[in-house]
Amino acid sequence: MMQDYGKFGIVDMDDKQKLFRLTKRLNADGAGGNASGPSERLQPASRAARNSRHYTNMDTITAQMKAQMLDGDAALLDLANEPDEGLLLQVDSPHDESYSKRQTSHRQGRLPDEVELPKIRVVVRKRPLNSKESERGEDDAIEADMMESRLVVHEPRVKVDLTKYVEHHAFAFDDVLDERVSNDAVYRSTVQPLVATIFRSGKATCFAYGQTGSGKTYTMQPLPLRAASDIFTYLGYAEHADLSLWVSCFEIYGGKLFDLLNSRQGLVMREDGKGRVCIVGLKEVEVSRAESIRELVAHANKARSTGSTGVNEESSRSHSIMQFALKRGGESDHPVGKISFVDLAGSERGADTYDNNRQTRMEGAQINKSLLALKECIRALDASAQHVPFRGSKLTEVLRDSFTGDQARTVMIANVSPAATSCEHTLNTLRYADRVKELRKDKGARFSCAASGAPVLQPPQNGRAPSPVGGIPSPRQAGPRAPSPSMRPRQPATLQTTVPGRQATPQRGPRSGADLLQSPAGARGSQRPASPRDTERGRSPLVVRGRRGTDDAVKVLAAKRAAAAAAAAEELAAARPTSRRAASEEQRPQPPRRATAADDAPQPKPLRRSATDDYPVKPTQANPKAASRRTTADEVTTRAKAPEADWRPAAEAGRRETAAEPAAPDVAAELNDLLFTRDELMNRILEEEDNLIAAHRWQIEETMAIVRQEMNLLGQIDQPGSAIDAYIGGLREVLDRKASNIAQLQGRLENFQAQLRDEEELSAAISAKMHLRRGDGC
Ligand SMILES: Nc1ncnc2c1ncn2[C@@H]1O[C@H](COP(=O)(O)OP(=O)(O)OP(=O)(O)O)[C@@H](O)[C@H]1O
Repeated sequence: MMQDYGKFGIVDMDDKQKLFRLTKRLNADGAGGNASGPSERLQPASRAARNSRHYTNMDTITAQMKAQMLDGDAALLDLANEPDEGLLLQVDSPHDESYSKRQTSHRQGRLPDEVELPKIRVVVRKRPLNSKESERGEDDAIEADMMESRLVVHEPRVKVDLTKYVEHHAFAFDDVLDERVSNDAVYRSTVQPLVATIFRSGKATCFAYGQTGSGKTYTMQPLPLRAASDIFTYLGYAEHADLSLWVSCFEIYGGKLFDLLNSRQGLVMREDGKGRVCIVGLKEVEVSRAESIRELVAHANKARSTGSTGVNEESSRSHSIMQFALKRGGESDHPVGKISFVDLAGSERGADTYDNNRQTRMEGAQINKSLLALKECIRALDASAQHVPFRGSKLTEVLRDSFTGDQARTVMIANVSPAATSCEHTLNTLRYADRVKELRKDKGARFSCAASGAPVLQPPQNGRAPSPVGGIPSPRQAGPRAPSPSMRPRQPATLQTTVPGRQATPQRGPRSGADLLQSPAGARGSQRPASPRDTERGRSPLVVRGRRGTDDAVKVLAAKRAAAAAAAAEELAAARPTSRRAASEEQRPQPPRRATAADDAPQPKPLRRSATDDYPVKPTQANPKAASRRTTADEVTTRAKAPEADWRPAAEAGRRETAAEPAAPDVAAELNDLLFTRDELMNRILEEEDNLIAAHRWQIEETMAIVRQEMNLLGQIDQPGSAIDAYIGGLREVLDRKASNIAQLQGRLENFQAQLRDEEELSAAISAKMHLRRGDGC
């Protein structure tokens, strides 16, 4: 049997001599070496030794082999010293087949055969400990099993009585790449399978997610270069002679778009008449060789890292997006296919919502919002949902076509740092990645992780993951779903963690802010059985919600807001146009409205501040529907759907504290209420900020129209025999119009400022409560 082994060529599997030479060469190349030292190198062994090695070191060997295979090397090793009697150990690489198919199609000058790719793949990449971490003597807390695509995080914890212990968290993903895997191999495992799809009208997207310093940029930067090399190969085929490649690169920082190939110029996003997203003014560069891409990537990186303040850490607060568009005609043509490389902002940046600086808090809230919206959109894509909540953030809006249509394919690379001190962020990253594909788990096997850290597989129950403790199925487990096609047959698993001395608790994915506000002891002690209402609302039965004692600050702010709203309404009523102004309404440019198929102009939303539009209040027993006051569909999807069970990056990163003393339950509950209210308010502020800016833009256009109207009036009155009455009427109308516009913009501005002040007060109250909760008495 002949087998293609990448750079080692075609090997006759029966040619033992050649296989033996190949094995030696692999060892000589260091490909069979082990990071843990030369004694672990894969040396030809005696028959007796072979058997023991075979069994004791199988995991190491197979992981090494997988690393080799991903690097395009041979997929077999001979562990015997006598070739004729040698034990031939061969592991099929998921990439072998596609590799040889690609080679064949390339020789024939055509795209590889179409294969069905899953809509979403989640791959985890673990980086090595860096020199600083090693110098500090940090432990590597992550055990990555590449063969099984699983990983276990060993999290150091401290009990209330200060005893140390380790908690083990097991996860399974589509692929797990450990610290030995090269960038080339990452490309082969993630983006390469997607490249051909963009020649078939596909929209491919690759995200790098993770905390700052986890390796997102290290992973993401080489991917466009490698993809470009494959794209140019395909562009060389006769059938693609009419296609060309256009590159653009921009970043989203603080909810605004900046062109990274054009001196960080501000950009505006619009929808065209067909509901397609256009980024007005975005520079697109046609490229015809891979080297140009290298230059563009370097240019974009420079622009990103030396942004407006020149502070390098800005890069971790922005999402950068590089897009390759295949076009049939010129720049203005709609792309035939597109691939986007998205280097996301540091996931822990969401915790900046606790910063003292308002600007930083708003940036943190933007990041939080966009990462939540992204997760929801990917989940909707994976579930082939009718409604994709892409309006949840700028990020998801600009990537709209990545989430819609049959041809959308996404790969998310979750980057993790191995350092034990980064465990909390690592777990947040893995939970986020886990949630992205959670819906698939309905059919999965389940494995629990014993204290030793060794995962133990448990059989699936009737093809469904078992229920959480209490026997109440989580809403996501309630109904079986058809499994999406996967790149290789593997059952994703639902996980459970067991630690000695504690009841097993289901790893139900990311914890909510409410969970995190409980001290470990407090949270576990107060678990309650789920009520049917919990299940209805999509609330996890284990979530503990603090309902007692809504903080006074919330009530005071709500009352203040209602009063201010009434005053604002009165002001606006006073500034209401006269009937004459209303009569001429149709002749003027109308205030911008939300873009529709028929109208792609920007449009501020109407002022929300009204007596009936109070801050949303968390649902209570007395008022279970309180949260439904939130208005937009996207808000409901991204925030309110299951606020308790949802994962919130800020909540994870900022609220979890390793306080030795359990917090007083009232403080935790009150803090929870405050956080909820503040999160909702922050969402409105972000929305209102966009509306205010859009209203200001509209106001400028309106002012120009008024100036033109005034010039006409003056032109007419200068004519001999002109009627003074018409002039007076016209002038009055112009003045009314000006006054009304100014009053409207002022009202919006005041509303916005009032919201900012409210947020400031809430943040101060939250900060005080957090200190109280930590027991520092401040
Ligand atoms: N797999 C890896 N192998 C070797 N070094 C790595 C790896 N991943 C990351 N690094 C190194 O770790 C450091 C941080 O990586 P990187 O800048 O990519 O992080 P990041 O997640 O993009 O951070 P930020 O969010 O701040 O942009 C860099 O010095 C990088 O070279």
